[in-house]
Amino acid sequence: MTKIAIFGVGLIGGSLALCFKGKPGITVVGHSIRESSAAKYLERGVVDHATTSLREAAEGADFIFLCVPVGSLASYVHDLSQLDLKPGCIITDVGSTKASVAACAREARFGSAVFIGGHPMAGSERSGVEAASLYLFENAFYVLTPDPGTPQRYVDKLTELLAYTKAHIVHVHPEEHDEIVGAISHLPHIIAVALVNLVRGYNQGNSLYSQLAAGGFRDITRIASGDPVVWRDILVNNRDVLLKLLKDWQSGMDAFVGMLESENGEAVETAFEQAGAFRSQMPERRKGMIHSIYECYIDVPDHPGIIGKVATELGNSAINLSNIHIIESREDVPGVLRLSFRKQDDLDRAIERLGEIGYAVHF
Ligand SMILES: NC(=O)c1ccc[n+]([C@@H]2O[C@H](COP(=O)([O-])OP(=O)(O)OC[C@H]3O[C@@H](n4cnc5c(N)ncnc54)[C@H](O)[C@@H]3O)[C@@H](O)[C@H]2O)c1
Ligand SMILES: O=C(O)C(=O)C[C@]1(C(=O)O)C=C[C@@H](O)C=C1
Repeated sequence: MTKIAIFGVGLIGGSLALCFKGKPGITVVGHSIRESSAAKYLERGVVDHATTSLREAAEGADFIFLCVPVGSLASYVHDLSQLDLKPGCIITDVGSTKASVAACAREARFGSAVFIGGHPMAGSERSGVEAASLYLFENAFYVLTPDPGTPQRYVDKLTELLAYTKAHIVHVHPEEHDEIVGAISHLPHIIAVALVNLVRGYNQGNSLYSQLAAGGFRDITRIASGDPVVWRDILVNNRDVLLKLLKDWQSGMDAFVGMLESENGEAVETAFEQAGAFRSQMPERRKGMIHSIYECYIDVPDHPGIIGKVATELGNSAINLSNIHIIESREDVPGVLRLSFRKQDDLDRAIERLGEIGYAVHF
């Protein structure tokens, strides 16, 4: 039996547990510091066993996944180094920053166990085991940050196990990881929170702000609902990178101030053109549970029952729809429905079928 111990069975730990549980020869043990959480892991069927004992979870494990907030990783690395781990055990983490945990693991003595840092580039603004999903990592990138001295066979063994997540494994140096992920994940979270709090302030004087907030505001601020402790730990941990990025961000904002002060419409237009061109050539490979799965959009007349009609049509063709969302619905314009699917094949067949029956499909 391959024993996988998961410390912190929340959104990420729970999603990993779901990927591994029930696979041939695998048993998954979940660890929580709280009795009630351990009981919940079992109740929800996410793990085979659950315990509050670090020793019980770790001993005899072939793989240990640390899925707790970044600020708690160092103490787990230390505590694990005090145990008699199974020879050849692979310890990995899923923390959103990689340099500090790599440094800390380099200092620790794990006997013949090894540490390989990891970070799945998938997630959501939701948290806890309730938000875990078997599909979370499918098609996403999963970063590994092995030390140059780590024997390849361990990296291969972890990579082989992670195949159950259906993610694409990439190797990145820990410091490089923190710089890049600072820009494409941590900074956007700061911007989203600052923007929501700005509007929250305005809204105290006039509740029309929140009432009128539509798709644009929601799209750019979804991530502001992330778990406060998880994000506190990430931002504090990646402080140096973020301070530099925030300076660059401020320069970008100053540039917009300059464009507007000088009424330089041409510069504004260029900024949108450049951003749009860059964004459209980015690989659309993101995966999530509700968002950015495999999506297409269809123009629909704004009349009652249209959602049911489209859903029935897809159902009749055995096409699995995972989400349906009205983006615009006013009397004088056609509405747009966003249709999400979990598989490329479902999306392809939906595009074909909806096109056949006369819908304008965009993807
Ligand atoms: N949320 C995301 O989108 C995302 C994506 C990739 C990686 N990560 C990383 O994954 C890790 C877990 O994040 P999550 O989103 O699954 O959070 P979560 O809140 O859903 O899960 C965290 C788990 O850790 C436990 N926990 C919290 N504080 C703890 C402590 N002090 N000691 C022991 N256990 C504790 C919680 O009970 C929970 O089981 C973090 O390191 C985060 O940086 C998050
Ligand atoms: O999709 C989201 O909601 C996320 O916040 C996921 C996200 C990201 O910023 O892209 C968040 C943290 C991670 O460590 C990796 C992915």
